[in-house]
Amino acid sequence: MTQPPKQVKEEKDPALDVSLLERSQLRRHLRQQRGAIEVATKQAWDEAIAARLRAVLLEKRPNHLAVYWPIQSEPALLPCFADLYQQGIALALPIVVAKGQALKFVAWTPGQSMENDAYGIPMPLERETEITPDCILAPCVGFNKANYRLGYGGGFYDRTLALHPEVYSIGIAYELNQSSFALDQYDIALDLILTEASAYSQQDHIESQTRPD
Ligand SMILES: Nc1nc2c(c(=O)[nH]1)N(C=O)[C@@H](CNc1ccc(C(=O)N[C@@H](CCC(=O)O)C(=O)O)cc1)CN2
Ligand SMILES: Nc1ncnc2c1ncn2[C@@H]1O[C@H](COP(=O)(O)OP(=O)(O)OP(=O)(O)O)[C@@H](O)[C@H]1O
Repeated sequence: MTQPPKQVKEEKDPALDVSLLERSQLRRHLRQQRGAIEVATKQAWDEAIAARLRAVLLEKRPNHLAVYWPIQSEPALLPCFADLYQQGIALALPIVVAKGQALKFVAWTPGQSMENDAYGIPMPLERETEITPDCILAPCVGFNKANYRLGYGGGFYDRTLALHPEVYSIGIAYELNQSSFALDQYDIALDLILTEASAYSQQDHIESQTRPD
């Protein structure tokens, strides 16, 4: 007897139901998908994210904005960061202190001399000035409809946000990184997630949950 085809909702590859994957498999899948974006498409998406981010931050005007140096086909926003710096927003980059610890942040001026950390991520050569950011950009491997984030699995951003609950957190992702996954007890929802197509606000989510209709 022939089986009817398995129904897989909103999934491009019918052999793979993302909602059933473990977090580690899901990370691999999402990283692969992100790595397969065509160069010209990625550039256009990065520009769209940059435009959204610029508008949000010039309105919000954080005192110290923690950015990131793009790795592994994360949205590449270095020109946007340089522009924000020109507009008077002080920047910082994350530093991995050790596995199992929160990130620390050091002041960063675009164009400053850099060296690679243990993961091969560029960090400022001069790391004397430690910063406590009031706004943190967190690149996402995945994110879900309630603004929870999936990263590379080190727990670095979750530990950092747990330590600084007052910080305004902005996830940066592509639409194709939206997914569903089981939450970990330490996962912290981000205040805002920006993609090339949308801005997802945690506040909207809370309000829509509490609205009577
Ligand atoms: N651009 C960027 N910078 C960042 C982060 C990030 O997510 N993106 N981080 C966010 O936390 C911290 C670095 N954390 C990272 C943790 C793991 C891997 C990584 O590629 N791990 C390998 C395994 C390496 C190993 O086990 O030794 C992998 O997953 O394949 C990269 C960055 C701080 N800086
Ligand atoms: N505040 C915390 N205290 C203790 N353990 C934590 C904390 N936050 C995360 N962890 C643990 O760290 C591990 C990795 O967490 P998780 O899977 O959320 O990483 P991630 O968000 O994908 O990674 P990253 O933020 O580094 O990109 C998990 O075992 C998680 O329980």
